[in-house]
Amino acid sequence: MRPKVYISSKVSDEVKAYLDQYCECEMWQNPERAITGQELAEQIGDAEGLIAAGNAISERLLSAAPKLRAVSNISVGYNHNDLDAMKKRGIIGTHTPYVLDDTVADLTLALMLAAARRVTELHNLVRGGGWQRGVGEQLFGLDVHHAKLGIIGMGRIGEKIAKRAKFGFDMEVSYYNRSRKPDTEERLGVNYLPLNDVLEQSDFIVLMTPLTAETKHMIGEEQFNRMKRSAIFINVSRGETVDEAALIETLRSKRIYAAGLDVYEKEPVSPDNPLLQLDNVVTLPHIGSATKKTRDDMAMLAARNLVDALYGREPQYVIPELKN
Ligand SMILES: NC(=O)C1=CN([C@@H]2O[C@H](COP(=O)(O)OP(=O)(O)OC[C@H]3O[C@@H](n4cnc5c(N)ncnc54)[C@H](O)[C@@H]3O)[C@@H](O)[C@H]2O)C=CC1
Ligand SMILES: O=C(O)C(=O)CO
Repeated sequence: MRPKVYISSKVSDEVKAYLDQYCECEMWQNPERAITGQELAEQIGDAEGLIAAGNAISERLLSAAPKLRAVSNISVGYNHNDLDAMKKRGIIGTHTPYVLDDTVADLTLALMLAAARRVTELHNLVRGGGWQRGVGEQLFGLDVHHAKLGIIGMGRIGEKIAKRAKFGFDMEVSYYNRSRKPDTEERLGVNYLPLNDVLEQSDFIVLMTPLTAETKHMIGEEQFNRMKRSAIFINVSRGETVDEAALIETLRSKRIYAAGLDVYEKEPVSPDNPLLQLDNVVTLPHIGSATKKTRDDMAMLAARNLVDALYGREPQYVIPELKN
């Protein structure tokens, strides 16, 4: 009998057709909104496999899915997976690295450019008729080209950002990482610096680590106070890597120049979040990997990972902490 699979968000016809060859599939059908944790727990039933689109894989969900053998995340990040609970039940967990790197790096550059050149602020000014009053020096921005970029977390995506910055914008790129990367330093001409030096010396600081116990609130008041007053802070990693209250205060008091954000401590961001009231912030709704092609590629990779797991083959991208 073919294994039952639950797909928690709508995937392309091609991905669905691939899964249908090997599995009995049921898919969340409402394209208007994401499935809630409660709904997923109610619907997962006796599925042996789950294609998960950012859903919390919690003890509660797993206890509602007694037959579950494999969880395949359509994401590279897996901080929303309770790895201990998965290990305890012997559940195979997979993710989707590499296929999204260029897309996420492009978006990071978009945030750097938008924050430095005040793109959304000026867009709103034009739309609001403010151009009639002229565009004075107080609305001029900062240069991206030839500036100093510091990347915290020089992994797959960090490298792609470094490459764009170095070769596209003539930036001087430094990085801080858990371990040094001599190959990357040589290949891309980037310099390793201790974290405090990255914070103190960079014009742009990009945070690109995964969310772990170690990186939670890695950037807070102390770290913001080390940054230049002209610094631009970009977060495309996970919201909880930053102490958001400290970030709000830093931006409110203009302790740094601006921020560009794709991720937040609580998503979706509430309309009351003070970040949405500040001119020196560019906000995006966690869309780092969200082009049609990249999301389709991620879903296809997740589908292949799941089928391999359910048919007893080693999936290409098992979550490192769950590898035997
Ligand atoms: N906004 C979005 O849509 C997206 C966000 N992401 C986030 O970006 C993260 C990074 O993705 P990849 O580059 O593929 O991961 P990766 O694992 O290739 O790179 C992460 C780097 O951070 C370093 N790192 C880990 N802990 C650290 C610490 N405590 N201090 C310093 N460095 C540390 C690692 O050594 C590694 O070099 C994902 O885990 C995810 O949370 C990824 C894709 C899209
Ligand atoms: O892949 C991830 O980790 C994301 O955040 C969305 O692409």
